[in-house]
Amino acid sequence: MKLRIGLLQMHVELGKPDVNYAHALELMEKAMKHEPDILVLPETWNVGFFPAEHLDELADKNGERTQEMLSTFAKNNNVNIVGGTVAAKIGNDILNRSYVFNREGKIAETFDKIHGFSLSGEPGYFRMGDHLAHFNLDGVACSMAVCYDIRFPELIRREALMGVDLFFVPAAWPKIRNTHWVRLNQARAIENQFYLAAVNQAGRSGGLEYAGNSLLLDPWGEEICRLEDEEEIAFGRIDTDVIQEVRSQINVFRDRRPDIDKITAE
Ligand SMILES: NC(=O)CCC(=O)C(=O)O
Repeated sequence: MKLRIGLLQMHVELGKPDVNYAHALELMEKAMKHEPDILVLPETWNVGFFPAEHLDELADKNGERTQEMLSTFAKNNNVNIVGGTVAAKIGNDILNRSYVFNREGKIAETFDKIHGFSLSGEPGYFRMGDHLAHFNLDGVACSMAVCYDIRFPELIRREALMGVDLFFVPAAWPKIRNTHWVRLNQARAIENQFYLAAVNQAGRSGGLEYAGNSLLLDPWGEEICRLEDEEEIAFGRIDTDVIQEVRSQINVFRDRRPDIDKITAE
């Protein structure tokens, strides 16, 4: 299967959902001129990462606004959307939540960021997720993690073991740790031998400079495309036959030792 992926590296205004919903729509419309099969947005694109004091009032109630916008766009434009994440208020909790829609505008996955970024106080404001992501877009097995989650290879490996060909990483990753951002994404792609589409915020938001550097990596960890640090859209093509070629050369999924958990130092 060959698919064209659009990485929407967006500048997000902290605490201004009306501006951000309109802007995301504008970028999605612009991207459609390039006939993508999948569009990918960054982390917390509705409110920024994150307006702590006003989060409760700004978070999308039941994720309704986000779902309505993404579902309608997906259906009207016949495109899959990995909707980055939004701050969504579900009951009394705020979640850092991703909604994924297929070409029919039907929900393909709902995934909540698993690891709270304690340096920014995230666990004090968000309820973190407790299930893995596994979904299918145009017949391709997909999974995802959100930003800080990529520092936890044990999470990504568990998802990869479900059988994943294409992995998504929406993020709001600051420029100051850009080296970590690029290398961690490369490592996750190399060790799990899947395509990886990582989409970051760009520009200055709430006093922080975001790294951009959104990337599409192949199962060798090579760059298919990579953006710089400004708001921009990039497109890259994946071909799932390449995954089988890579895994037939170095087959880590066959050669791994699941019994490693039981081996001790004694
Ligand atoms: N939004 C985030 O999770 C930020 C993560 C980050 O900056 C880091 O892991 O470093």
